[in-house]
Amino acid sequence: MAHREEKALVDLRQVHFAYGKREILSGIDLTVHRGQLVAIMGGSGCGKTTLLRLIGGQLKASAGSVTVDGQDMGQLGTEALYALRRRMGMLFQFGALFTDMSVFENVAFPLREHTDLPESMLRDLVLMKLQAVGLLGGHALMPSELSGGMARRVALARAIALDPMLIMYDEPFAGLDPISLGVVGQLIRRLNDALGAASIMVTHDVVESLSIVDYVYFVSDGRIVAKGTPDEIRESKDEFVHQFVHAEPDGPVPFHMKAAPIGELLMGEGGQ
Ligand SMILES: Nc1ncnc2c1ncn2[C@@H]1O[C@H](COP(=O)(O)OP(=O)(O)OP(=O)(O)O)[C@@H](O)[C@H]1O
Repeated sequence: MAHREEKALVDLRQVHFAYGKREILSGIDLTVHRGQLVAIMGGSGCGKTTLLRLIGGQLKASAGSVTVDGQDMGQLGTEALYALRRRMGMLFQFGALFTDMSVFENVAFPLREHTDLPESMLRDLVLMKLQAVGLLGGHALMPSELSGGMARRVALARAIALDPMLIMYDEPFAGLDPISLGVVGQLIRRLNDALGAASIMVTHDVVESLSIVDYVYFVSDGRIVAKGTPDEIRESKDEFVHQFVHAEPDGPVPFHMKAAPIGELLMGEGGQ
């Protein structure tokens, strides 16, 4: 593929990160090219959101490098960092809307914050974004009047308001019914392609993701334990991947949290 020859838009090399003394990421290598939609999957608490925050520049790696559009996130001054972050769209977990603002104002918010566009141009841009997510007709509604799926689509429109080069989604499917989930998945793909952007999506939804993404990274114990195209992932014999793809409750990701054998604990409690 031609884009493999290009410089990556996002490039993580041997990234380490710790909250205090607790190491969360222990040498992550991850690459995203322009045009790609990439999923990051892994067990709960394995550091997926932390990875997005490192790429977004909200956190700094303790070792290794995070490069976005050729710029080393660890070396940027505050202004350069803000300038770069303006070119990233983010949809955080549950993508909460401002409840006291209309749909229109929610999407207009980043444009009002970051640009001095005249009102007429701002209006056109907001309406175009709402059209892109199929909610032009809902521009005057308040968030409380929206279904969960519609609210997520408004959050998508808001995330792309500034035409980002990179869009990051943290569990974009959480809490959605199967139909809305499919709609949001297709939108994520279409918006990425229409903007000529790259997108990174943290998700637990293997089935939906494999139908829309170009590449998947699996994270466990702070490392990338598997990666591949959807076809490679579906055919993978890797135990970890198998557990995820087939939604098996136990496997390399254990059902039980580490503990002493229950016999010992019960005996202790019983005081025998
Ligand atoms: N600000 C923080 N301070 C200390 N520890 C944190 C902080 N934020 C997250 N953690 C811990 O770091 C680990 C990784 O968190 P992170 O949110 O990146 O995981 P995740 O893979 O996105 O999880 P989930 O899928 O459950 O959302 C977790 O164990 C979490 O408890």
